[in-house]
Amino acid sequence: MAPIVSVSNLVKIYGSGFQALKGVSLDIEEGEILALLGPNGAGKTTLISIICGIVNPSSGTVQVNGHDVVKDFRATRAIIGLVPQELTTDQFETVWNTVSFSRGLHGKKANPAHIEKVLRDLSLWDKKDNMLRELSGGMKRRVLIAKALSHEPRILFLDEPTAGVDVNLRKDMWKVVQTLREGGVTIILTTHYIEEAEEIADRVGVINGGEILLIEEKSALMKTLGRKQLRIELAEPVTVLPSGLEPYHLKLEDDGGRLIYDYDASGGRTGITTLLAAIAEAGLRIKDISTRQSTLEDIFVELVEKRA
Ligand SMILES: Nc1ncnc2c1ncn2[C@@H]1O[C@H](COP(=O)(O)OP(=O)(O)OP(=O)(O)O)[C@@H](O)[C@H]1O
Repeated sequence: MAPIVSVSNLVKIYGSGFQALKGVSLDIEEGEILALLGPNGAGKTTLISIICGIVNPSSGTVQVNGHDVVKDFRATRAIIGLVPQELTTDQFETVWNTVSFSRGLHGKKANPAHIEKVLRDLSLWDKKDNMLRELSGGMKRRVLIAKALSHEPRILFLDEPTAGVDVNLRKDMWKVVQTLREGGVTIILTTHYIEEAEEIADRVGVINGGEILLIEEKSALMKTLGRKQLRIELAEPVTVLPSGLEPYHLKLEDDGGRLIYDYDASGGRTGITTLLAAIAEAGLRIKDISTRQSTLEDIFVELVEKRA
């Protein structure tokens, strides 16, 4: 199946001469949830803005559903919903009008039943006649989402959707995302919250300094880069490791009170049994043992720091 979004060799140099994207290529499959992770200034918003046709690329191409985003702007924009970081619409307009108008802007016929459903799903129904300026920050974020969904997009971009929002909104948002996904909508979100990506994404892309460092199925990523750690607390601290423990490449922590052993949990042989025997042989007494699974956050930090 052809990808619904195909980005090829995208370069963006802003007027200031700053190169925000340095040749980004990526394909997005219909129906997937892709999380783009990256530190501030990585180029995430620039990438999304180009795909949505808001910013022009310096070179490279983007196809959405087989159409070029620059040449066929109307066709591509019609099937995209974008939830930007900030609200820029008229503060004196009502919620209902803002969301309905947004549908019209995308060339769709009025459909009050759909607008009502979107507002109800986002707990905005009782605010439909309020002006935007009367809403709290969280409610305004809900309006942004409602606007993006007003024209029933096939692809939804969420730019930092949960930055600074409360738990209720976050929950509502993920409920909406799950429902959309069940309806076949492709979802791309940028986030700083790695746990979020870990929870809901099918694929994770890491972007830094205008380059995609990695893009992979989340489960494969966790498997290939995910490591487990055995943490062994000793009854009495040691200053140097006994020579019998050298083959295990242990790290000493906590002033010699803790041994750290990194191992691959996906392999059949972890080496734990022989390590424990070697520790006993060396005459060390164990006080406690625990394991720790590396998280997507560890993987992310390692990747970004390696390139820094
Ligand atoms: N209009 C512009 N003119 C010049 N430089 C810009 C412009 N817009 C963005 N940049 C720069 O391009 C880089 C990438 O910005 P972008 O907003 O795409 O990053 P981001 O990954 O979305 O970051 P954040 O997580 O902070 O939103 C930044 O260094 C930013 O300062």
